[in-house]
Order: sequence, then structure tokens, then C-alpha cells
Amino acid sequence: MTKSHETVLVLDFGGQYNQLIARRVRELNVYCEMHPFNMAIAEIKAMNPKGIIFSGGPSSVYAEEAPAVDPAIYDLGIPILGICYGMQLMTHQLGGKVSKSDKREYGKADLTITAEEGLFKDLSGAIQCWMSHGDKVEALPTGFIVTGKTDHAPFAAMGHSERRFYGVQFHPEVRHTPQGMDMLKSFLFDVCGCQGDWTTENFIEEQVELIRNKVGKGKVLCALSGGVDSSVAALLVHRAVGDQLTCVYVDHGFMRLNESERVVKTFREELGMNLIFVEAEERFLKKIEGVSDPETKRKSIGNEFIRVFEEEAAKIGKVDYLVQGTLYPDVIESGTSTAATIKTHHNVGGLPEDMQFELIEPLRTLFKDEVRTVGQALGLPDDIVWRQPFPGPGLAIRVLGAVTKESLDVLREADDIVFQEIKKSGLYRQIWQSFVVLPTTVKTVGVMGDERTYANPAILRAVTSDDAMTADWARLPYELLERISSRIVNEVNGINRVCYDITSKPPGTIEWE
Ligand SMILES: Nc1ncnc2c1ncn2[C@@H]1O[C@H](COP(=O)(O)OP(=O)(O)OP(=O)(O)O)[C@@H](O)[C@H]1O
Ligand SMILES: O=c1[nH]c(=O)c2[nH+]cn([C@@H]3O[C@H](COP(=O)(O)O)[C@@H](O)[C@H]3O)c2[nH]1
Ligand SMILES: NC(=O)CC[C@H](N)C(=O)O
Ligand SMILES: [Mg+2]
Repeated sequence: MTKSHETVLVLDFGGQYNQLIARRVRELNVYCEMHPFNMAIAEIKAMNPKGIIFSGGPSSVYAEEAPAVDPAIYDLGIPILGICYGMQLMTHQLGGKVSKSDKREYGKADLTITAEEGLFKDLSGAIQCWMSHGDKVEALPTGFIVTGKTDHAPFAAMGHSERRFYGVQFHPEVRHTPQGMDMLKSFLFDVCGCQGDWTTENFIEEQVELIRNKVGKGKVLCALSGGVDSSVAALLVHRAVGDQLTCVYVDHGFMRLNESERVVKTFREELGMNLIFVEAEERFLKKIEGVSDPETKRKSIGNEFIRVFEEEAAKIGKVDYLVQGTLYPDVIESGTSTAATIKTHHNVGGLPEDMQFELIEPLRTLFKDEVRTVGQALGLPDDIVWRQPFPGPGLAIRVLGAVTKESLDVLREADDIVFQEIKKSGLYRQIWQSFVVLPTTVKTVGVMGDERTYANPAILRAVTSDDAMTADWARLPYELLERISSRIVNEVNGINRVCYDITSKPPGTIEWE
């Protein structure tokens, strides 16, 4: 029987980095999920959370239509921690006062602890915290005491120890609040009484059991790309239902050089999985012929993937479930009821409405580094665990504008040079992703062997990141940049210039489309 574990619930009020809160809680071995702020009380009760955290968000509580929770939440007897907007909301709903501040605080601030209790049980004096607010709490709700203040926020932290409600104006979840983890620890373990029972092993055990119960004797298809996410998802499902699982790898023609051979070899020969290889270059190329809008491209590819899976399913009988290696960032970037759509990931927003499968996505609430840990525990080979992410729509979203077989071939060659050189440099693991983008509508003049050239540039992109939600451009050594540049221009026909993208995320994204 699966051990039922403790759960902490984060209610999302729309801040871009809210998922960090859930992640920090899980880092402290307490299972945590984030849901939209308007989650029904009945659903919350059904989840039986040990604690609830209200996230930050862009709104002001006194504005019309400001997002709010059902006030019945305050009568559940469950501890609540409000962060920034969350603290302001709690204040507003419990009878305190929030107003616009004439002294906004963004960035570092010094917090003076005025009561060493609750979140601050093990802290004292002045500590650094990270702020991002334009509103402030002006009067506390009844029964609360002030536990911390800054120069500009006289009520920077508050608590009601009897009801176990706490609020902080700053963000304990970010690294710039160095003692933030201590505060979350105190909230989870002292205030909520959690034990910390969420470990990788429990996660695996629980998912295997959930999948087994769900699938019963049915058949399951897994969309397997050879990337770490779908590999881990496949291993979990394989552990749960063995040969009822068939993996399908689709070569849509947007793969990197030699990728398909490698995936087939690893999964069939080394891992002994049931793997169908689908050669689908022509149909995918046709599907996106002449399409230059990135969102249309993504959606068309996502749709076509499912059509391929449906066809393969029909060949092996009745298949009810489709496994995908969807992760949390795929979900949040594709847009939710509280978060804006940044780009439609093929496996989330790109799915057709009339899809016939029910999805199994065991990793849907996790981040990549959490998935890597699960992969290691499942015995996945190191070279898959540490593979750089590769987007499902592949090179089709790296050939900017309309995609042709010729441009894909050019990009594939350049991409492989980058792959080889980054591997050789020993930086492959440290770098989150390194790849090339081909802007086919841009041509520049060059001179090679005394001849004029007029060809496309290649844009090199290499970033460092923890979870793909934020990223910085990698400070690659000049010598490496030089080698990559000269090899691409010398060896790849059709490219006569190499540029390096030095944009972080935000404001850029990792991919160009
Ligand atoms: N070529 C493919 N064939 C079959 N399924 C695919 C393919 N590409 C992507 N998918 C499906 O889409 C999901 C999302 O792709 P994504 O690239 O985010 O994950 P991944 O490939 O498993 O891991 P990584 O992010 O490390 O590349 C995959 O987990 C997989 O289920
Ligand atoms: O499977 C995927 N399907 C997609 O449609 C998709 N779009 C982006 N990515 C990958 O997601 C991470 C974040 O990318 P962005 O900064 O470009 O949004 C990066 O790791 C990207 O490579 C995708 N993966
Ligand atoms: N980051 C936040 O949650 C901001 C909350 C609120 N809008 C403020 O500016 O004070
Ligand atoms: Mg991938």
C-alpha cells in the first residue's frame, strides 16, 4: 500500500516565480502542490493539507476584482502563511488595512525581527530579505502581532500564533532572502507539524502504485523522445505495468544528427523496452509547410504528434492512456488560469481537443532537477539523466520562419558542431542548453577565399539555469567561441557568420520561437 504523505498547498495569485515556493517546500521533504487561488474549499478539504501558503501576485487587494480566497478557508483550522500579496490579502480579509505605499520597496531590504516566534523561532536581530511591493499593510488584523519591520514597512511580518496564521511582506522563497529556508522550515515543521516524509523513494513508490491502479489491465502508450523527462516517465510506468507499456518514438525530421539511432539503441538494446520507431519526416514537414508563426508551428506539431500516437495505438489494439514527460515549466509557460501564456508547449497547449487518450503525466508537478534525481534513483544511465533538454518540436522552432528540409539540414550540421565542441570542452553538464538558431530570412555578406558570400548567419545560444524558468547566457570561454564560430563557417555550407545571443531569461526566453 502506498504511504499517504503530508501535503502543503500553495494557492497561486499569479506571481511569475510562485512555483519556487512549491519547490522550496519539496526541497524540505514536504510534498507540495500549487493550485489557482480560487480552488474550491471542498477540494482543499479533500486534499487535507497540513498547511496552506498564499503566494505573491501583481494585484492590489483593494482593487476591484482583486483575486481573493473564499474566507471559509480561515475557519478550516489549517495553518496559513501569506507571502507578499498573500499577506496583504490575509490582512484585508481578516479586518486589517492595506493601502498604497508612497515608499515602494524592490530588491534587498534589512528586516529587523521584533518577535522571535513562529517563522522567526530560530532567528533574531537584523537579517537581509528581498522585497517587491508597492502596497503595504497599514493596520494589522485583530489578534495579530508585528514580528518584523523594515525602514519602509512597519509591518513587514506578522503572526497570530493561536490561529497559526503568518504573513511576510518579503519573499522567503528567493535566494536573496538567505534565511528564507529557515523560515519555511519553521513554518512547515513547527507551525504545521510536518514530519518531512516526501523523498524520492516515496515519490517513486507512490507514482508506481497510482499508475498501476489507474491502468489496471489496460494498454499504455508512452511518447518517448529519449530526453530525461519522457525516459523517467517511461521507467515509472514500466515499473508499474511492465509489458502493458509500449513506447513510441517519433522522428519528425526535426531531430538532431544521429539522434534517432541513439534513442533506438539505448531503449531497445540497453533498457529492453518495447519501442516503436515511427519515421514521420514527410508528414510533419508537410504539416508545417509555409508556416512561419511560432505558435501555429507549435500547435501543428503538437497535434500531429497525437495523430501519430493514435495511429500507432490503433495498430496494437485498444489503448486508453498516453504517457508524456510533461514537467511543471511546460504547464506554467503554456498558460494557466492565473499565469499568462508565454509559449504553447507542444505537449500541453498543443494537444488536439478531440484527443482520444487519457494522459498519464507523473512528473507534471516537478522541475527538471527533481526529475533527474528520480531518474538516478531508477537507475537511468547517466548520459540520459544529464542530457541537455531538447524541445519536442525540435529544430523546427530553431529554424526561424518557414521550415524546409534544406534549412533543417544546415541547422543540423551546425548544431552537431556545437554539441561536439561543448562536449569536448567538458562544459556540457554545467550548461543547461547549448544550440544554434537559424534565421532563414536574414542574409549577410561575407568573404571566403577571395569570393563574396551571401548566406545566413547562425546564432549560438548557450544558457545556464536551474529549472528553465529563468536563465542567464553562459560565459563561454573566448577560445571555445572562436572554435565553434570558425568550424561552423568553414564546415557548414549556407552559414557565413556566427553571432552569440547574450540575452538572459527574462526578458528573453531560451528558445527563439
Ligand atoms: N520525438 C518524440 N517522440 C515521442 N514523444 C516525444 C518526442 N518529443 C517529445 N515527446 C513527448 O513530449 C514530451 C515533452 O518533451 P520535452 O522535450 O519537454 O521532454 P523530454 O524530451 O522527455 O525531455 P527533455 O526536456 O530533457 O528534452 C516528452 O516528455 C515526450 O512525452
Ligand atoms: O518539449 C518541449 N516542447 C516545447 O514546445 C518547448 N518549448 C520550449 N521548450 C523547452 O522548455 C524550456 C524553456 O524554454 P523557453 O525559455 O524557450 O520557454 C527550454 O528547455 C526549451 O528548450 C520546449 N520543450
Ligand atoms: N509581489 C507581490 O505580491 C506584490 C503585491 C502587491 N501588488 C504590492 O505591490 O504590494
Ligand atoms: Mg525533449
